[in-house]
Amino acid sequence: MSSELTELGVADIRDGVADGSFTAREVAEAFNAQVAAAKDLGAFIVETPEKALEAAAAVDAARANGETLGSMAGVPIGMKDLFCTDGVQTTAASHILEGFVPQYESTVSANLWRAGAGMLGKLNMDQFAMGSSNETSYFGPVKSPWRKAGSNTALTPGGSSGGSSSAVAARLCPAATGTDTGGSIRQPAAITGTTGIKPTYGRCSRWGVVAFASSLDQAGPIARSVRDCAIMLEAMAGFDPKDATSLDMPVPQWEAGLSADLSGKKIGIPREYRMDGTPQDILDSWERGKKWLKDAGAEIVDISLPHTKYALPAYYIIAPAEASSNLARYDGVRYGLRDLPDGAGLQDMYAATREEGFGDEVKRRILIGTYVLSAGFYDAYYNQAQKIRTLVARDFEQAWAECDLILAPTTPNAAFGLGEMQADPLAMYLNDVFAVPASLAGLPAISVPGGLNSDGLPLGLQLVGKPFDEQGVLNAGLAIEQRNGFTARPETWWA
Ligand SMILES: NC(=O)C[C@H](N)C(=O)O
Repeated sequence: MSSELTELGVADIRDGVADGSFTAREVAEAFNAQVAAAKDLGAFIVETPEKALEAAAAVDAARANGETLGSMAGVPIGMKDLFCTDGVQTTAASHILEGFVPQYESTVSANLWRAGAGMLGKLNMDQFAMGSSNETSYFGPVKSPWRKAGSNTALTPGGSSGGSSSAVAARLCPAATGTDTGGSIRQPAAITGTTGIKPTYGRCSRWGVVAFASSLDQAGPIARSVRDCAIMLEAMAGFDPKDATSLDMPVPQWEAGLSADLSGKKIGIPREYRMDGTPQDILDSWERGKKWLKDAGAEIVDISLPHTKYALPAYYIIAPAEASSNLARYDGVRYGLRDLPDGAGLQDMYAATREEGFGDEVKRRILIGTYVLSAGFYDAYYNQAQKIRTLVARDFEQAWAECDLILAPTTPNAAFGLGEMQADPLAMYLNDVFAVPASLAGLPAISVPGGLNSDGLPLGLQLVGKPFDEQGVLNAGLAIEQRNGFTARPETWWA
């Protein structure tokens, strides 16, 4: 029974616990065992089996008392290590926050515990969410459970939510939290054959989430189905007065609103996303996506998003600029690491702590961000990038006159080997070329499996929606999921 339980998704577990097919404790035990046996993947920084059992015991007791159960009752999840968790180390996969134990809970994680979810552990990620391969983590890279057919080479699970995507794809948890600043939920979901949604900016509170680029950071779920994402996002989202950019709007009932009938919907295909050098496999999967959406009743229309090619360069000015400001708080005084050389003054302590505490990619972004915000260069870089951001957002606004949703590949490539792109940061940044425009515009976007490439590796299809139209995005994702019938899974080699 226990190994069968780890095959179940969020909805299955919630329903099975509610109708007494199994107990929340049995589920937690089964997933705890999977996590403990999968150290080779490097998906978890900290395991918290006792937390999962504690939450399960509360759910089983509530059921025994005839109480109404929450929407995630009995579902054990993985928590990206960017979310502050009361009493449990939170590091953002950095050395500088090693040993930092928050005395408070992020709003999103608190919402999930209130809905009855339990925590299996804190998931590995790219350091401060900077990266697309999970190689910038201070705690070592995460491996994807997937491998190319006939090869033993370790592949990336994507990033920055790579612990989340790897753990969900490997059945170490039915679902996990992620965060997406410029693709960090969608890109890892795409290349691990999982489903991930970034909601409209402001849907999920950023309170208690370690900040990277505050005008872009959004939380969302990674799971193995659209329905599971709908359930979990519903639990995570909601107005929070503690986050000044939180949306003061009711959270729709996304699960109840699921429908794969797309009659009357127009799906835009942006011509600027046909970039030179995009592999044929990716283009083929995009074609399949169009066909599935058409079969579901939608009309396919060509659209133009003319400023697409400026989005990635603008992101790599805006995100580092915000990061350089946000990460100024790590000074050795208030959090985590402190490096105080003998006889050193305050400035020496700042320098030594930051030199030792931040990884190379984080330093690169702090340097870029500081440069583009400096007096002589602010107008030339930061201001220009902000103007481009407005133009990218306007492209989408104009597109909504012609379509309801936009379909594109999630990534320009499938999973690559660990180490393969590390020496070339620009090549690494290109992983998010299709994901970043929706981030700059604050739009909801989902990645759903789009089939396998010729190496047997998963590819993702992305749907971008109008502001607040998570329902439209989920429904189109469901239409693809139903027609795709994606059942491929990695062979277990790690346990
Ligand atoms: N954080 C993200 O959304 C991922 C993006 N690859 C970045 O490094 O900024």
